[in-house]
Amino acid sequence: MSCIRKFMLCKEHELRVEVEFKDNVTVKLTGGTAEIFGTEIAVDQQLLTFSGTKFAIFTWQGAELELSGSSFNAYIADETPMVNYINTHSILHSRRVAAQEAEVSGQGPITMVVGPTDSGKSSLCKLLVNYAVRQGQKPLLVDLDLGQGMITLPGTVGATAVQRPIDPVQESLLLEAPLIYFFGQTSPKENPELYRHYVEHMAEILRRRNANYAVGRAAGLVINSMGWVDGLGYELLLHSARALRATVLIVLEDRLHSELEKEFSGTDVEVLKMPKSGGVVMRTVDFRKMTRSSKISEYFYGVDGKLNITTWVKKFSEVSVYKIGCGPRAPSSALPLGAKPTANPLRVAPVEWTRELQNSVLAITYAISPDDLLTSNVAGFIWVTEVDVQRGQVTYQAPCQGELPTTIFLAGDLKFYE
Ligand SMILES: Nc1ncnc2c1ncn2[C@@H]1O[C@H](COP(=O)(O)OP(=O)(O)OP(=O)(O)O)[C@@H](O)[C@H]1O
Repeated sequence: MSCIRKFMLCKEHELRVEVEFKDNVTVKLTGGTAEIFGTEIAVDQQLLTFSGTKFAIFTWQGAELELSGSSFNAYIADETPMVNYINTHSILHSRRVAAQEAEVSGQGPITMVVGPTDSGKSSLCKLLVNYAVRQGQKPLLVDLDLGQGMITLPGTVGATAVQRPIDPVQESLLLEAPLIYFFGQTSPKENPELYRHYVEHMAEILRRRNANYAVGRAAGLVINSMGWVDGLGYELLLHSARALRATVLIVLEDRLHSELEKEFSGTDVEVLKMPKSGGVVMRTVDFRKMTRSSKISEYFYGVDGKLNITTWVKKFSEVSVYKIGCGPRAPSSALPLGAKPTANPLRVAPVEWTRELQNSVLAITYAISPDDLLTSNVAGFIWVTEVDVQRGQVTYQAPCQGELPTTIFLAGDLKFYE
C-alpha cells in the first residue's frame, strides 16, 4: 500500500532516502529549494520516481517535500559536508575563470576524487560537475571506476563533456558523443595493463581535444576514480592521476590522504582532505550486482522500460567477436635463456561463437580491423540472447534499429540476464 510522507527541511539539512529495487518512491518538492547531488529540482512540477537507490535531497534555504511510495526509508540529517563541498567548488570555479581569462587560455583544474569503495566519490563528482554546469562551465567528467559505470555501462572507462545538470533519476549519463573504452570486467585486477593502456590512451585523446579547444581546457576535468586503493589498486590510482595529469586530488579518507600527501609532496599536485558524508551507505555485493544489472537494463530498455530494442539474427560468418588479453607475448625462442613467455595483456584474439557467449553484453566499436579494438571508441552495446551452434547463427538485441557501424564486436565478462 502506498503512503505519502511530508518532510520540512531547515536550511542546510538533507533528507536521506533508501529504496529497494522491488519498490519505488516518488519525490515532489512542494516548497522552498532543493537539489539532489547538485541537480536542482523544480517546485511543484517534476515528480521524480526512484527505485533501487540511495540518495540525499539537500536544501540550502529550506524545503518542503512530499514522498510517496509503498516502502522506503527516509530521515533528515542536520550534519552534512556540503559547506566544505561548495567551498571546494568555489575554489575550482575561480581557477576555471582564471584559466579562461589568462592571455593564453590556460588549463583549468584537473580534479580527481579518490577514496575507498562507498566513500561517496561518484556523488561528489556529480555535485562538482553539476555546480560547474550551473555556473555556465562544461567540464569533462571522466569515469575510471569499472564497477558501477557513471557514464554508461559497468566495465567501461570513459569521458564526456557535461552540458547540463545530471539527471538525478537516470543511473547513467548517456550523453552525446562520450569517449568510452570497453574493459569488459568490473575490476582491473585480471588485466591491469589493459586498464593502464585505456587510461593512457584516453588521457592522450583528451589532451589533444583540449589543445585546440580553449573553453574545454579552462573548464578542466572532474575524475571519478575506482574504490580499490590498496596494493595494485593504489598503483593504478597513482598511474591514472599521473596519466591524466591531475592537479587536485580530493581524498575522502584519512589514511589515503596521508599516503597521497607524501607521494605528491614537492610536486604541483594539491592533495585535499574532504569529509565523507554520513549519508553514504555501504552497498552489499548483491545490491551492487543489481545496480549493474539495472544500468544494463536501462541502457537497452530506457529508464521507464519503454524503449524498443531490435532483434537481429546473423550468421556466424557475418559478425565476429574478439577479446583482449590472454595470448602469448612472445615465443620462447625469442626470449633470453630460461625466461618464460608470459601472457600478452594487449593481445587481440578472436573468440569462437559458442553458447558461452550467450547473455553476454558486447561492445560495438568503430574498429575497422581487429587491431583497432585497442584504441577504438565504443559506439554502443549489443546483448547476445542466443547462440545457435547447430545453425551457425547468433541472435542479439540492439537499442537502435539501423545496421551497426561495424561487424566486429568486443567481448569481456559482462553478462545480462533479464
Ligand atoms: N548524503 C547521502 N545520503 C544518502 N545516500 C548517499 C549520500 N551520498 C551518497 N549516497 C549514496 O551512497 C552510495 C555510495 O555513494 P557513491 O556511489 O558516491 O560512493 P563511491 O565511493 O563512488 O562508491 P564506489 O567506489 O562503489 O563507486 C550511493 O548509492 C549514493 O547514492
